Amino acid sequence: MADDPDRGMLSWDETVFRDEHVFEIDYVPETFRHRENQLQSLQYALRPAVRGARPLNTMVRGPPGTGKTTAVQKLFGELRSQTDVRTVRVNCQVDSTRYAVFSRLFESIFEYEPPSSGISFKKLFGQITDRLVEEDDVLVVTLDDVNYLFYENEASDTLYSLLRAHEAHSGARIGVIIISSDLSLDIMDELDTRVQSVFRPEEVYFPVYDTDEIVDILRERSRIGFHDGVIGAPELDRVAELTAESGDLRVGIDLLRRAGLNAEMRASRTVTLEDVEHAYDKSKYVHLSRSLRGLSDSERALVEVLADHTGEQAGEVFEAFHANTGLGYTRYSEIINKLDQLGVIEADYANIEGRGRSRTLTLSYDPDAVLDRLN
Ligand SMILES: Nc1ncnc2c1ncn2[C@@H]1O[C@H](COP(=O)(O)OP(=O)(O)OP(=O)(O)O)[C@@H](O)[C@H]1O
Repeated sequence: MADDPDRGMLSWDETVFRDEHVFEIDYVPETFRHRENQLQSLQYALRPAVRGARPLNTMVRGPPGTGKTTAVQKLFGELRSQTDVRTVRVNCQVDSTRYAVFSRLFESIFEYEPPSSGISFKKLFGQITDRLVEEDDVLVVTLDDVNYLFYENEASDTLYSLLRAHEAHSGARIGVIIISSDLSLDIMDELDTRVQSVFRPEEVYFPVYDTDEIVDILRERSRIGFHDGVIGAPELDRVAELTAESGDLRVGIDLLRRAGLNAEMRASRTVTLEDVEHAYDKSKYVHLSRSLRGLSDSERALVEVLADHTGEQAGEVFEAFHANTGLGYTRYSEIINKLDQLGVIEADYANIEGRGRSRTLTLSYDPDAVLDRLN
């Protein structure tokens, strides 16, 4: 069917996409290449669970968008379909306290939510471990984006409870995989000594993909997501090049989708370099969008204030923040630290004449782009 230049749009049943869903965030790819070593290490750690023993605890680290979550999801999928091992993945960006993490485990094991009227943590914990013992089940828990538990000061308590489950309830077998993409966070160092003494995880590192690997992965994604001939080699190379700038594969996947939508907007069935460049104006912010999504109201309020006060000193920013929210300096400092760790802002010490050293707070992104995504 030819493009219809008069209409300026593809008709409803014409599309560049064979399956648009493969460009969405929650899609688990069929083919998962270039992570053989990491998969092997994870498999080694999980293997005892298949034999009914406690698996080795594992710490997975690497920059954003390097396949950490996908690797674990793939192995968990295999365990679920081929063995009796119970697996639960908790997204700590959403469930960022010990209680919330255990509520999620409860929900997964009992297939209904724990009573919302609030039962004590001890009771919640006891019910989970009792059930595991009763059913003779091994449980593997993935704490994905575990860095959020650290930002909320909940990491040590959460891990301690999970790691000591077999002592609190004899016969309970739980293994833990933690995943962090915050490379500036020294996980072992930040844990309480009581946790350090029982937590000796296997370590698995996910480096960024190089450009060839990115091309290879995105070519496969395009093959199943687009109709034949929609995207050519030069366009794909450009997508890979732009993706390699951050190393986050999500940028590339988002770019493919948006470039496809741009082609459709032009009533064309092929993606051009312009479609890609134009898409990048939005796709380069996927990481920002993701960071902002997990923020609480007061954290968002501070980001909003900073959009107007970027580059100013911490004291001045506080005045505006306090005027908007009524919150005090302690909470303010905590939020600054979290936003700094997330890479949303940069907090730098500078020498200010006559006032000694003071912190200046700068948004890491264009303020308009931040406001757009915040609203
Ligand atoms: N080797 C690969 N093959 C195919 N797709 C991949 C591969 N690695 C990553 N992806 C895709 O890239 C996206 C990001 O991957 P994933 O969520 O696993 O990264 P991550 O390292 O867990 O990121 P974060 O630390 O930010 O949570 C996903 O959509 C995933 O499908």
